[in-house]
Amino acid sequence: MRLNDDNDEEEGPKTMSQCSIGHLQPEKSFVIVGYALTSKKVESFLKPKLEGLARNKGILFVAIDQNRPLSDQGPFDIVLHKLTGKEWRQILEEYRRTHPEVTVLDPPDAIQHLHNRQSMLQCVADMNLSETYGKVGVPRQLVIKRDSSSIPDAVTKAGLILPLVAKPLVADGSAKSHELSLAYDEYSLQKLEPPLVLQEFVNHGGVLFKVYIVGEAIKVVRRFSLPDVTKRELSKNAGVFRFPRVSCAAASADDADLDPSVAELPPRPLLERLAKELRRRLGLRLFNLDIIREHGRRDHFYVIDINYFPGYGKMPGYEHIFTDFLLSLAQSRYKKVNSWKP
Ligand SMILES: Nc1ncnc2c1ncn2[C@@H]1O[C@H](COP(=O)(O)OP(=O)(O)OP(=O)(O)O)[C@@H](O)[C@H]1O
Ligand SMILES: O=P(O)(O)O[C@H]1[C@H](OP(=O)(O)O)[C@@H](OP(=O)(O)O)[C@@H](O)[C@@H](O)[C@@H]1OP(=O)(O)O
Ligand SMILES: [Mg+2]
Ligand SMILES: [Mg+2]
Repeated sequence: MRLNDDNDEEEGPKTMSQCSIGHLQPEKSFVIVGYALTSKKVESFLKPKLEGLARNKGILFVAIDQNRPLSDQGPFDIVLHKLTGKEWRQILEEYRRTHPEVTVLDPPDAIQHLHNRQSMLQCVADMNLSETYGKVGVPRQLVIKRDSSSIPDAVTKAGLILPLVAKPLVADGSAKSHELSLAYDEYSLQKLEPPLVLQEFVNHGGVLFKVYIVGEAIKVVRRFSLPDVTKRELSKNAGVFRFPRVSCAAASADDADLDPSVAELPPRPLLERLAKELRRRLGLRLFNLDIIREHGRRDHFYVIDINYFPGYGKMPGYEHIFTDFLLSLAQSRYKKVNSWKP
């Protein structure tokens, strides 16, 4: 491993087929990052600019071959991954046990915590973050495990206020896990398919904040979101409206001409507190939060979604932030190893 030489120049990256690990002797001079990602993710994240910048900073990305034992590959300093399935989780857990010198981003069981929309937001609810800069909570929600006919009753008992957003309980990255609906009346709730989470819809002026976290770094962007639902609309409409993947289809709202009270970003100190707490409680370093501000209440925020290893490719300047993060990991690992030496 070679430490950061701060050479930021971007040049065309070499792919692994152009430069074999053996030829470069990377275990001596490079931070080797093994990655196990879907082809979609490789395309959106591992762009030439990132690979080029990384290479100039002494970082080499190497694809993990899922058909070969992980221990036979590398050696890696860091393993980056976002794949699903129990088998893969077990492989990673075993690898973490047998290779404590490798930083696996992030631990599979911590990621698993985000694959359920109830446990996902539990940390935020437990934190009950309320301070000078504002209050952060989660919308009131109810989990329905089975029996759709019981939903109207359960909603009344829980005192949830319509409209409600219905989200599949499982958030495992599958297309189905992103199929959401907006329910305007209690009766129609029976049409929904459990297991799901019913969450109060919070009017927020049609704009949400995506808060990207990469280790200690935080970056916020604005995205268009679902528009507010007025009382009049609520009284006029009935039924369940399915909506496709709004958050990914939604355009950036960073350059839009928005009402300043809607556009104003959440206060930095609040986000720093929140990110720090969540990093600790979730045990994760790579994630993002979808945050909304209750319309008309400047300092009332709600976290509505947390995603592991999100679309960093859409985060401005992610190449620099990510490579700096990888170097900081390698450096702290290097210091630790050397402090053990007599
Ligand atoms: N409680 C809520 N109040 C208001 N709008 C909401 C609420 N929950 C979700 N939304 C809207 O629905 C969108 C999708 O919800 P959510 O982010 O939970 O789904 P997701 O499929 O996990 O999204 P992602 O693609 O970010 O993983 C949000 O981006 C937001 O526009
Ligand atoms: O790649 P994309 O840009 O679409 O990233 C999206 C990412 O998809 P990918 O991990 O398959 O790439 C999603 O992951 P899954 O929930 O489906 O696991 C989720 O994290 C979204 O929130 C990301 O969008 P963002 O929040 O950053 O806008
Ligand atoms: Mg979301
Ligand atoms: Mg999500």
